[in-house]
Amino acid sequence: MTDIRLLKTTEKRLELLRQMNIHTLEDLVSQYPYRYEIIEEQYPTDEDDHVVIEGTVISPVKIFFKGRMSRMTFEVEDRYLQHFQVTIFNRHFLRQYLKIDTIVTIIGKCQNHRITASDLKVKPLQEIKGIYPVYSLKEGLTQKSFRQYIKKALHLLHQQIEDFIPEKYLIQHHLIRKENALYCIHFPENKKDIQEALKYLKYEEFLKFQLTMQLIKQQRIQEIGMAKDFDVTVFQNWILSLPFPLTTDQQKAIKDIVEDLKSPHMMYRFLQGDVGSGKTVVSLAALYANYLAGFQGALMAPTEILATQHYQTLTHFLEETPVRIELLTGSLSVKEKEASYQRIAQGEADIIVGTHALFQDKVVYSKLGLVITDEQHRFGVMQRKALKNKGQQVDFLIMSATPIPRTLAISMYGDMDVSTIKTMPQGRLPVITKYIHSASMKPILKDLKNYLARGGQCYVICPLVEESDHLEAKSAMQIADAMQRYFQKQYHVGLLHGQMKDEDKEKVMTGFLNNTIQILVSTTVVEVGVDVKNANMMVIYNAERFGLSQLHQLRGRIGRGKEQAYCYLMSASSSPEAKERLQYLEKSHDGFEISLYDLKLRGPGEVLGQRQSGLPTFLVADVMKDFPILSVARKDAQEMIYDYVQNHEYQGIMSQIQEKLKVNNEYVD
Ligand SMILES: Nc1ncnc2c1ncn2[C@@H]1O[C@H](COP(=O)(O)OP(=O)(O)OP(=O)(O)O)[C@@H](O)[C@H]1O
Repeated sequence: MTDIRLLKTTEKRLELLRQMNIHTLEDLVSQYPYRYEIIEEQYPTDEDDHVVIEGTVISPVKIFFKGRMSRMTFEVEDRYLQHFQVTIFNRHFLRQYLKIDTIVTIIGKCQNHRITASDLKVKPLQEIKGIYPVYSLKEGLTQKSFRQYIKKALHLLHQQIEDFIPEKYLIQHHLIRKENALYCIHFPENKKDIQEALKYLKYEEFLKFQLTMQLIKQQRIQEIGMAKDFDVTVFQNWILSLPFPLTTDQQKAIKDIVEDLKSPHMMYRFLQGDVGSGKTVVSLAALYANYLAGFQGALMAPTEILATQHYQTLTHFLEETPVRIELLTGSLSVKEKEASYQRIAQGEADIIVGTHALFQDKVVYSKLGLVITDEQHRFGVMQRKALKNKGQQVDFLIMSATPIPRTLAISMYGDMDVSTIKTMPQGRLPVITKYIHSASMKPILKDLKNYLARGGQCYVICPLVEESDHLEAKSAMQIADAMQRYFQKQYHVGLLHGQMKDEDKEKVMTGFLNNTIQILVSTTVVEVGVDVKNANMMVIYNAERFGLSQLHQLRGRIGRGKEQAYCYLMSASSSPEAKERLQYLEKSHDGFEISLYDLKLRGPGEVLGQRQSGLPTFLVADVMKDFPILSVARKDAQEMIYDYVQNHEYQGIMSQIQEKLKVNNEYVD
């Protein structure tokens, strides 16, 4: 690594570079432009009024001042003898250079031969023509000086930049060399240079990521876990005692998990399935098998409501077994908590269900063997790690209800095994979804009244207010008030929002579950996992504010039994895109398709909660758009891992990755 002081610039500038996390010349040349400014002759077209025109000044310059601001106008003639009136603001200091017959290049917007220039160069186009990289910089650094630093750095590093990508794959994929790729990304001569550079850099980025993931996976496979042995007959009898036959995918997922538990390797499995596809019962089976093998299991949920619900489900399904289930949440009294800690530490609790409370220092497990987290993107990497570290060689299962295509899942979560539940339990009817162009409930009141009269219950989801729980709660309160006034004493309205105390939330949820509350007005607190079979109508306010996967999740709260369910997506937005997205949900009921559509629209960070989940963010590559490159990199990484014992070149690469892993603990859970 080469120190940036070699740039021989001022300490102030070096400090600015350091603030951008640039400490070495290698860091500097890895700072890629986020866009390019292309200067080439351009005349206005029907679609675009952007122009780059060379012309000769043919009139005297006029300047108008308003305070310190100025407006300068003059006329030019281009090489086709057309005349243009040019206006530019705050460049009066250029006046002295703009004599008649001077050749200038004008960049700006043009309408009816009038150009409002954003830039003006007193040079022929030929001299400034080119592609200019634009970087995201700290204040105090200019694009021009930054480009010069990069040029100098590339010069100083000449012939020292090694190809990370092995020779074999450089040839196979027709990739240019790394040094060349860096030159091309920073100083392209044409668009092809940029393409070639990006091809190299994206592939390199994905290859590093895949190698890292697979190396972690390989290390884990080598790590000796606990081979869990249990009585399969007892387990199978329990499965047969369930009130419904399992779907093929549920059976397959349970089989995967049981095999993992029995193997001497640690389980690290990602279980994904559409909303309502029956993941909970699969996690329950895992916990039961783990119990039969003599270990404690922990099931961690993102909210208290959900933890309580899981606790109830577990208690219900394991009623006939001697399993002791413990609910550990933040709202327990100090005394209750102490008693709970004691039972956990002394092995008097077999399955512990809870929220973040599960991994506090005070909680000591007697023999933890399995950790299951629900909705992985709600938990930070550190939290998951803390829980896993509470036992030795703990098996790990992560459940997600934002399903993504298997191929994408495998490539993204390269270090995990993936089980996917696609089939829905028998007899499920798709939720009839209607987009209603309205800001109020009026158009659906009749449907709602009829439905309630038939004995049903309804969710009303309030507008999403980004980053303001307070406003969100306020709007929920107003809607709940209005609904209660409308229905008087006929039906009971419950209110649920994030600012309420946990015990109050629980009271409302229990009321809804027992049908003492018929209308539940709620913010997205109910988004994940809540299961009330008698509630089969949902109204969502300002539906355009939600992501599609999120709406699908919300809609997944209803239609969980055999009854026909209805979801109304209300939106007063006049944006055609909003309408298109909501209409898409009327047609599509497949969580996989919806997440794919959403991923394309909003990117993986938004949909999968990338930052929180600790997934890497890529510098140049895009998981969705560059998926074909990711697939190729994955295949190559597998091949490299397989071959590296005999291959010196690969050994060097692997030790680089291992080194980095040690330093950053990157991607590790
Ligand atoms: N094979 C099955 N046949 C019939 N009903 C089932 C089956 N599996 C699960 N169920 C029921 O379907 C409902 C939804 O299951 P569950 O809560 O496990 O779904 P989920 O995948 O966890 O959904 P979510 O992502 O919404 O939390 C539950 O009431 C559950 O009892």
